[in-house]
Amino acid sequence: MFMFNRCNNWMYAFYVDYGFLGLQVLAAISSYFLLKLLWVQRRYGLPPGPNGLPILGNLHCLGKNLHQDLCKLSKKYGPIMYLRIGYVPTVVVSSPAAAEKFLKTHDHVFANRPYHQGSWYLCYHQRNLTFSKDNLYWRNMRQICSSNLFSNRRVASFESMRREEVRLMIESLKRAASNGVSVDLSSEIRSLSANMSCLMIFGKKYLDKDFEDRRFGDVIREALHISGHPNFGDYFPLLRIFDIQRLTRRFKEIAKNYDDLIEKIIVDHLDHSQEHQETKEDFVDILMDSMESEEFEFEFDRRHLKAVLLDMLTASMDSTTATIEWTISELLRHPGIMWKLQKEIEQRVGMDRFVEESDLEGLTYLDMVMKESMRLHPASALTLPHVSTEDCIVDGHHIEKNTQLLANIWAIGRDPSVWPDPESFLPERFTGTNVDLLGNDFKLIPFGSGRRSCPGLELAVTVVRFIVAQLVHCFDWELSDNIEPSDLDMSESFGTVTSRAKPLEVIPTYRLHN
Ligand code: HEM
Repeated sequence: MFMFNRCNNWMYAFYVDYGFLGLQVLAAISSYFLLKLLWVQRRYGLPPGPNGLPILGNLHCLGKNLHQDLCKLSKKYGPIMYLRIGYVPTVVVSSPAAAEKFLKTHDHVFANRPYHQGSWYLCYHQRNLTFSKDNLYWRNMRQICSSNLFSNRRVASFESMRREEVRLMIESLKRAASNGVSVDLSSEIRSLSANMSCLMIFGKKYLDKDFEDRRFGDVIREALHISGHPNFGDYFPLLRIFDIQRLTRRFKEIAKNYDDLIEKIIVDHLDHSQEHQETKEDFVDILMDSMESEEFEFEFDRRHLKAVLLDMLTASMDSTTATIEWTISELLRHPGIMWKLQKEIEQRVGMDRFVEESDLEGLTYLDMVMKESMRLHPASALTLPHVSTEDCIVDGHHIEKNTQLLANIWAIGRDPSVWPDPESFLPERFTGTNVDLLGNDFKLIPFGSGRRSCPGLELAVTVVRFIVAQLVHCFDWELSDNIEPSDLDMSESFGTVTSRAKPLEVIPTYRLHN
């Protein structure tokens, strides 16, 4: 009451001094600030979403497993949801139909990437493919990578390297099997994947003496870890100068270390270029050839080369590791499915030799197992952030320029309106369907879809199918510590790659005749 009277008196005095127009202006200004204060900031036509707090926006609704929290919110606010993460207006899509509208119908508007502090420092001012803006450079570099690095011919050219590396892992597991000891399968798969990626990209193993002495493994591990770390600087631009998480300093240090190492690798390649052509070409050779040989209408120099090489490494290592780990975990939890898959491979390969990549063609049950595993456990639970280049209307909602878009791949794979019994692992659900992994059917998009979809899909699918087939064919598996299959902990650890929160500890038994 007291407030009301004071307020009325104050308004009366203002009316006497400035008249009715002044009162109207005052009312307009106060309403503006009041609306801002209450965060009823939502312009008419924006998608529904939770109200946010001043400054933080909706950060308080989000925990460490962002994909799960966004999925829960989407159950309340719908498959096209608007929220603000710090200062970043964000639209999250969580159903196949919604994803199709943004990643297909309006793909051209959402093909851009936002500023990303990690990529800014580590990847030569976002000169990588992953976080490059939608510009002439990105379009051409994608084309160069697709035709030179990820073509079927190129993927096949690394087959013997993959065979050799997988055999080394099988040998190591076989030794553990003969001693009857438990192994950390997560770590075995991680090393294998790191070695394969490094051999393909740089022509050296992850732990080569050369690399090890020069702390290459550490630099890559740190780059991977820190680039996936949630960074307030990406959501509160004003905080960047204070560097409260001390990330900027780390970014700069890692960038410097990476630059020293990659320069050495490039110089090595230049010194041995003749030798390399006679042996196997790696990604450094291929991209250097492209850089030197062609007259481009866009900038393509050493900074772009070094940024794209780091990109390839970070994009490939953890994503393939996580996918293999999740698949083996699901097979361990479902011994009947494991048995059925072993029988399919046995029928094709027998028990006297290892699986070859050429055997994979026609292993239809393996295909179904992989799809089902990537439906429930997409390595990228959310797409990387896209950003709109102009205002647009999607499904009747007004989306402003510079709005961030995240597609919740994890939620789409568990959407009960398109997947009956979505939480169960049932590879047979794919029998007789033509749902593939290519991003044509928005029910299943572990590699994204549209212009920003994963260019490494063919390579990734080849690698994960080959390794899963080999592990399943060569060994029977048992969980360590007498854990029952149904009790296996399947907790997730969200990041750029969403992997198992706990390593997979298992006891292998070798099952081939020789
Ligand atoms: C199972 C393994 C993999 C999965 C699940 C996966 C998934 C994805 C996803 C979801 C995206 C983001 C799509 C978007 O933002 O809309 C992406 C982007 C990308 N991936 Fe993969 N990926 C895998 C392996 C690889 C491999 C092996 C490479 C290369 C060696 C690679 C290179 C890239 C690159 C360069 C981009 C950025 C593309 C761009 O922005 O233009 N990925 N991937």
